[in-house]
Amino acid sequence: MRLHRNLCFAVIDGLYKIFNENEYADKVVQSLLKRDKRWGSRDRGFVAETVYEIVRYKRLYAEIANVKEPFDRDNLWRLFAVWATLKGIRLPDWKYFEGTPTRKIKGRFDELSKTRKIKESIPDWMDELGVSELGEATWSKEIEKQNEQADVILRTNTLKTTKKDLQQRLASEDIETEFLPNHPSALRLKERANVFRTETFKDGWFEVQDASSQLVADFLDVHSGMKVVDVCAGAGGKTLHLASLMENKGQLIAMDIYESKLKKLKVRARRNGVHNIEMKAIDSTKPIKKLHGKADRLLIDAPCSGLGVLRRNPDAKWKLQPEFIESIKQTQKEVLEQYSKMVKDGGKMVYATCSVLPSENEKQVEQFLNSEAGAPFKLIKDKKILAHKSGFDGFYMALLEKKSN
Ligand SMILES: C[S@@+](CC[C@H](N)C(=O)[O-])C[C@H]1O[C@@H](n2cnc3c(N)ncnc32)[C@H](O)[C@@H]1O
Repeated sequence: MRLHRNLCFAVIDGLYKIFNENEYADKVVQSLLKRDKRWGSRDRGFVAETVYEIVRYKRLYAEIANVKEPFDRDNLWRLFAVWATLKGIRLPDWKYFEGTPTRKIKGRFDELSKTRKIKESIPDWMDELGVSELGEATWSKEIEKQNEQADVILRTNTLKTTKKDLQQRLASEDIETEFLPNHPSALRLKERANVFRTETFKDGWFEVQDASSQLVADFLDVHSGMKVVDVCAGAGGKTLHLASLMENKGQLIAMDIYESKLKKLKVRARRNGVHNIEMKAIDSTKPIKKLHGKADRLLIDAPCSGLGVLRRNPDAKWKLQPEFIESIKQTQKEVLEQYSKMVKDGGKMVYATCSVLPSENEKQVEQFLNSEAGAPFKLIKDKKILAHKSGFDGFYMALLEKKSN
């Protein structure tokens, strides 16, 4: 592979913003990709993937390059040189690479790779937490998998098309896909591509949604005509799925504490041809109390550490703090206790997270069932998805039923 100067500069600029200005990697990459209209898909792929890879392996590369934060631009070029050397890419004779000790880099890599937290590039506290929650063997495999690039998975919008027709139409736009066993609406891209540019996307035939995430709406067992509340709806990935499972019939109430997120859902719902969603921002306890005892189904897609989706958000490794995880667990406890009151007798609810930590998942459910608010509920089933076992995002979902009086 030959390195192109303007693409490498884009990578360095992106890393500077992510590491030194605390910007989110996905936002930085999005804006980098708009920098030069002449870039083809390969150039764009190089910029995006290289930025993500260096963010992913920041700790390992920094130790090999012997540089410390905050990184100046020379430091970032040294990280880049480590990345390129380990990839077997020949370094051009640019001044940034002068004196790069190629052999030493490989030796340091072999040495440092013996220590998991450095090899997998995670903070000490995260490694300790992972081991204490999942045990050495499982954590080692999980965190290794979480460093791989995630596949692009689509969810067919069954309100508009079928999986087969979607596959054919995408093929006509040069995007080849395959079906995934046990994921009824999912298609996996055979090669990465910017699917958002396709006419198929603009017509609302699919959404991009990981295969594990697609199991959550199915888990809730919704039917046409029901009253369903999605109380942590965000921009509505799962709300849209629920709407298509309900065939646009019944009442679907999407709630979140951020109105800005619900506004995004509005745009997506229009594109998806969904018209049974009502959006309500949670600005007090009132909108929740009004729904006490009314919902046939409730989805609590709870805010969480996101430790199951590090493949998609590698910068979360550096942005997450242990104090945040502790406080989010308290929020999970509160949302379970408060929002579960919306479920009617005989109704069902799903509690889900994109975390692999038992303390955010099954332990949270156990604690809820032992609380006063949880007493009327029983656990029907739960599912723990680890990335290294499934090949998809780490997720947890529990289906609970409120006993009839
Ligand atoms: C995991 S995300 C939801 C993702 C979304 N369901 C989807 O499928 O795209 C969790 C959401 O919970 C929201 N949230 C955080 N605290 C909340 C609270 N106390 N009540 C309701 N929503 C909350 C966040 O704004 C965020 O959108």
